[in-house]
Amino acid sequence: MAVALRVDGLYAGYHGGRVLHGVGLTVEAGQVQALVGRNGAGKTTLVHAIAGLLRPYSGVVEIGGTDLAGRPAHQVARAGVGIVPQGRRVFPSLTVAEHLKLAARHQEGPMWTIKGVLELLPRLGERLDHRGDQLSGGEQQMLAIARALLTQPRVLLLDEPSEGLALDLAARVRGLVTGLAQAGLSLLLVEQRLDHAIEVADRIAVLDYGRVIFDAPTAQVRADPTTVQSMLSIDQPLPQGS
Ligand SMILES: Nc1ncnc2c1ncn2[C@@H]1O[C@H](COP(=O)(O)OP(=O)(O)OP(=O)(O)O)[C@@H](O)[C@H]1O
Repeated sequence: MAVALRVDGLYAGYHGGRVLHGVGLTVEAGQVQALVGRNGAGKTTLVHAIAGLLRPYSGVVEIGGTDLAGRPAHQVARAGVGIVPQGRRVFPSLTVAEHLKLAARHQEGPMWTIKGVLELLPRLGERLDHRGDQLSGGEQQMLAIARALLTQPRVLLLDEPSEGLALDLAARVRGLVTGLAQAGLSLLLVEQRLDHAIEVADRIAVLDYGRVIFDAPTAQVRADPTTVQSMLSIDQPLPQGS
């Protein structure tokens, strides 16, 4: 199977201190790779280091065979990496329409058009004139996803997209993730809840103290969720049916 994103031996952190200690991770084309881990394990740091928002100390971040480690964020984005950041980062004073136009402005021959993302996320179409600060959490999340799609990614990094959402909205986000993978997008999904990761991911990796300590097909985790649960060492809801 083709590899969309390959991270290898990645070291990164802040002010010379290390948070990531030689992380290796692969996202296969058209697959959902989930990343779970305790608070502070380094998940957001990894997402930022991949996206070029944080310059890694060393290691490989390969997209479609090209090593982009250390390149600035706009170059990584142009190479096909989209990011839905933790906390959504929607501009409070810009309308939905303005967000979408801004995201779409640099792309040529797009896979995703504004019309296309509005068909996927019709709720946004009803909110085009609403400002960021007038949107619900779920609508902001949809906008963050729409904005990322308009950068024409081949790999989409989603950092806890369900955080703070009601259960039904979180379920809708998971449905969206599954649909995007089926449409051929490759996704790295940082997810708080193991049961939700099991529902949507093809593989699940665990990051702990900046190291990948587990990485296996979801079927294996579904058959024995307690192994991963113990790595997270907090009470996680069991997936339904297990
Ligand atoms: N800008 C920063 N400057 C210095 N240290 C940081 C910065 N951002 C994160 N850290 C530290 O890096 C470590 C990893 O944080 P990170 O946000 O990557 O973890 P996380 O796994 O995403 O956690 P969470 O699940 O809480 O979002 C933590 O110790 C955190 O305090």
